Amino acid sequence: MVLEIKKACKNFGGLSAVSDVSFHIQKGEIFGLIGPNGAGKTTMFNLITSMFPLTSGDIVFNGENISGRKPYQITEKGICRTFQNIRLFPKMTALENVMVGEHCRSHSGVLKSVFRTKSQRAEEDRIRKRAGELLAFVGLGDYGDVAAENLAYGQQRRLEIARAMASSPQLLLLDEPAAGMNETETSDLFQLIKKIQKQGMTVLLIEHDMPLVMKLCDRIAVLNFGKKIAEGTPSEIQNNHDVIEAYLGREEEELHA
Ligand SMILES: Nc1ncnc2c1ncn2[C@@H]1O[C@H](COP(=O)(O)OP(=O)(O)OP(=O)(O)O)[C@@H](O)[C@H]1O
Repeated sequence: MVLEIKKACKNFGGLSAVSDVSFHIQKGEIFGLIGPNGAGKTTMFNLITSMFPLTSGDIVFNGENISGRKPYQITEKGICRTFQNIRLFPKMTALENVMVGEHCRSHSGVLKSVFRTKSQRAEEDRIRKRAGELLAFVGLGDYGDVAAENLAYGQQRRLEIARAMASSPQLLLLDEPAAGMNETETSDLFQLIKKIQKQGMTVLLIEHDMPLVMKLCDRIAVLNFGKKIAEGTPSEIQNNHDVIEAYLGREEEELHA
């Protein structure tokens, strides 16, 4: 078991954004977290990455309780994420953006950086090489020297994934990776996430694109008003009465697209 969410609760003042949510993710799974707007999905990501403290409950990663750790410690343990809105460094090149993502695996201290020791140069070369490999992996091998802001939208989203992968996480959290993508970009994204899974990484994703979720995920949990209302395989979820109710009047047709 890679990740176990145990009775997670998060209150913002009087609002219960996540309420008594439990689920677990097996190694190598693509796990989808879905639900209508405001259901608590992003809050769940923020709890897993310790951007917010839990009100109560526990989060266990590889058998270790990681509740209450600092966000950088969560990254070091092997969990990395992308964000709903693109958060690249726009003026930096694609390669540099990925290199930044590797910093937490870097061993160079300040003194070594100032004097540019041999070991520091070797480490920089290693980071640059791996960043290049990651760009190629996400299909941006020819774009290393291009400023992030000059990449097409779908390319920027893939660059974000490359940057999140740069710290070699075991668990990759993707927050609405297909948001704003056209059909071709979404289909490329599907292939990319499958390729990531083949590499042995576990993926947890929030996504509103139902056809993509149903095609891509091994299992899905559904949140509504902060509570988990269902969990299962895509076909179980599509036929779950509570899920259909939750989506009624919004995206019911999409659920069966
Ligand atoms: N920092 C915060 N302070 C106060 N309330 C918050 C905060 N973050 C989220 N919320 C509230 O918690 C609830 C859940 O929000 P959250 O963003 O987790 O939902 P979501 O499922 O990700 O929605 P969407 O699909 O629209 O992104 C919402 O009512 C939201 O307004």
